[in-house]
Amino acid sequence: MNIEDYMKETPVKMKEIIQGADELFAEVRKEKFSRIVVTGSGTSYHSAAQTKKLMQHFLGIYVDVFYPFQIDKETFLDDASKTLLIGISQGGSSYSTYHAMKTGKEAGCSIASMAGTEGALIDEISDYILTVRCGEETAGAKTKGFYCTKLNLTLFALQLAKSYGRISAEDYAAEITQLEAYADHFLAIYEQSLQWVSQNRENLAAAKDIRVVGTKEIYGDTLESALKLLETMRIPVTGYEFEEFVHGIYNAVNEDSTIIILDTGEEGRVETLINVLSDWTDHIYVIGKNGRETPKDLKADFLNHPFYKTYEYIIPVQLVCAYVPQLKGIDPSTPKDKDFHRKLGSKKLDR
Ligand SMILES: N[C@@H]1[C@@H](O)[C@H](O)[C@@H](COP(=O)(O)O)O[C@@H]1O
Repeated sequence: MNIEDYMKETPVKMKEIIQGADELFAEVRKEKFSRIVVTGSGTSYHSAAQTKKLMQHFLGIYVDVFYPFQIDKETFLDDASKTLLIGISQGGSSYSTYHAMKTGKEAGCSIASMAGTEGALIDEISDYILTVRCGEETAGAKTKGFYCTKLNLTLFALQLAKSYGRISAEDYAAEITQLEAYADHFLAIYEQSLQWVSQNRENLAAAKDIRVVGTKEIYGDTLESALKLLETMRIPVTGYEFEEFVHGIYNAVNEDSTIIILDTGEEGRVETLINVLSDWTDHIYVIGKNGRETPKDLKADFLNHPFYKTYEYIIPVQLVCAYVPQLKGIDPSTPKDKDFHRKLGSKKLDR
């Protein structure tokens, strides 16, 4: 299956994951934690970075998100017995995540795993196995798993918040209704995005380097957009929060630069930024509700929920990854080197 096939499966998987939440989190929600630490690499890290604020909001406790390399004994200076460390690895076999989880265990944390498959390496050291039931995703560049992992973290937070008495059963049901609305709306944004991609395919395929600029509420999605574009287009791509982009990055913009702005409507200076950057490059694309009257901009019917907009703004970017690399002779669903993780010893592989 290709990237687009997995994307189309996403809303159905989201609904299934929502339905399974009561059972999946039955044990972990009985425990009272005072701190949550989440770790993972690549897309798994971005899922956590994107969901951190939501988790902290509903749980009312500190939620820290670290890359595995950032976790050591000093991450747990205080008594860690009420800390839950959640390790995320969609393939379930990243040694970096596994070792960070081990460090947490030795420091006295409770450990939970969120892998995309049952019986994963990271499940071996976990007190709570919170599998992300997104189903198989063999494409190297993951899309479905990104949405489903964010959803799993969201449901984890909502389930614990309900159990801690921070939200009522009605509040929980209201959040679920919103999440389901996003699953229902997914394919509509998908179709609008597809049209935008086909209008811009050739120009995007000619991009030499790309900067993705997003606002703070979708910073995880901004980083993920950059990673996904880089993995599939195989050119230099970086992602920045709007303010951070303004602080220096613009210096490197020239006639070869492609800029993709994710405009959620939260930042008032998007138009000014476009005007200023237009002096240096013609390749500016805006994804949002209020784009310009140009085929370069995608004006889609985004729902713009404060937390759940994370299920919509990245859809067009992932579709660029699904449909543009072919014009450069790249199959985006197949990694450049299928043997890379074996060579680097970074994942536990079956063979
Ligand atoms: N190219 C992939 C990334 O897309 C992925 O996000 C990361 C983590 O993988 P996992 O979530 O299975 O630990 O590993 C890779 O190398």
